[in-house]
Amino acid sequence: MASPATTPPANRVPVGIVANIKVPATSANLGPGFDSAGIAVGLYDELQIRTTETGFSATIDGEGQNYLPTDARHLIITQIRLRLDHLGWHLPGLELHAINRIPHSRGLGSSAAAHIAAALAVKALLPQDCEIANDDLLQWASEAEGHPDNVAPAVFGGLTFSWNEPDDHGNRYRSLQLLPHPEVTPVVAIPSKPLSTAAARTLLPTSVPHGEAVANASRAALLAPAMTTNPELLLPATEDWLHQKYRQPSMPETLAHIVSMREDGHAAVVSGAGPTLCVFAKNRAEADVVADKLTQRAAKSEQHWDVRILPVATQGATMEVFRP
Ligand SMILES: Nc1ncnc2c1ncn2[C@@H]1O[C@H](COP(=O)(O)OP(=O)(O)O)[C@@H](O)[C@H]1O
Ligand SMILES: N[C@@H](CCOP(=O)(O)O)C(=O)O
Repeated sequence: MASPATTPPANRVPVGIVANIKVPATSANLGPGFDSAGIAVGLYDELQIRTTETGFSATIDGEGQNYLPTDARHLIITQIRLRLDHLGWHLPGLELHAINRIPHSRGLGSSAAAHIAAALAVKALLPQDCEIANDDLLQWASEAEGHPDNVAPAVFGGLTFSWNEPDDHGNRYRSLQLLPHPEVTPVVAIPSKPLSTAAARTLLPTSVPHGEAVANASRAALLAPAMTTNPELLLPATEDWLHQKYRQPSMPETLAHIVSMREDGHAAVVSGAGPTLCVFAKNRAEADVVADKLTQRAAKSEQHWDVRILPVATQGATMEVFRP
């Protein structure tokens, strides 16, 4: 990190910039769309940042308030400083206030939301003529995450399919945004016991049998039509062969609920890397039935499950900036 003494004044972020940022939770994979498909849901982290003369501090309400660092080691502060440094800008100080509603390490994209909050903060702190686009936010946050499937829906809103294309500078992340069918309603069941995404990724095999890859490809191809125009295809469209069964030992209860819900005809999947499960109901009536069934199953569990019907968030992350 460049020191103030060696940084040209023109590249110092001014004191007194304030920005308010709001980022939705996301459910990634949607069954067979591993590391590609994702959807934004109506549950939000909110953040206010203010640039100061000196020092880095965070105050936190909600998720993580008892264990996240409140100094320069806070993930969002770290990411803001790294990106600004990379771009040749010095940030003398920052106060951050976070209202965290997205549960951590449950498979609802909290770390992607934090990386997008950092990327949006960088946009707020740079001069307006830098013209940071949503594609830059997608790129920065996906580089930090290592995969774009949570990042894209949190940036663009709705349903997204993402991929990466190698170019001269490394990997370029791309994404296509689609609007889900208005009746499709996600129902999530969030267990109290967390599972970090990094740990869940260690359970994945380095290769899968060709026949299973073929089966997965045919279902992944169904995801876009099922989610947008033909919700009656949701059950076959959400069958996966790439990740869920490999992660079963780390979340046996989640997989047991999924098997039972799918036997009943509901499109249940692991949300992201789990252990939350998500059912994509064809309409609100099915969502109510699913929520009742999940609540009944949860009552027999040794851990608490938070069952929620969450609307699709058709708009992605937002930011308002006040410059001195
Ligand atoms: N708003 C936040 N502020 C700071 N750190 C966060 C925030 N959200 C997530 N994190 C960090 O990311 C971790 C969760 O990331 P991860 O295991 O990938 O799970 P998730 O599925 O929730 O993204 C948290 O334990 C915390 O270290
Ligand atoms: N494709 C990733 C998605 C991780 O999502 P998260 O919400 O659990 O961070 C994976 O399955 O590892």
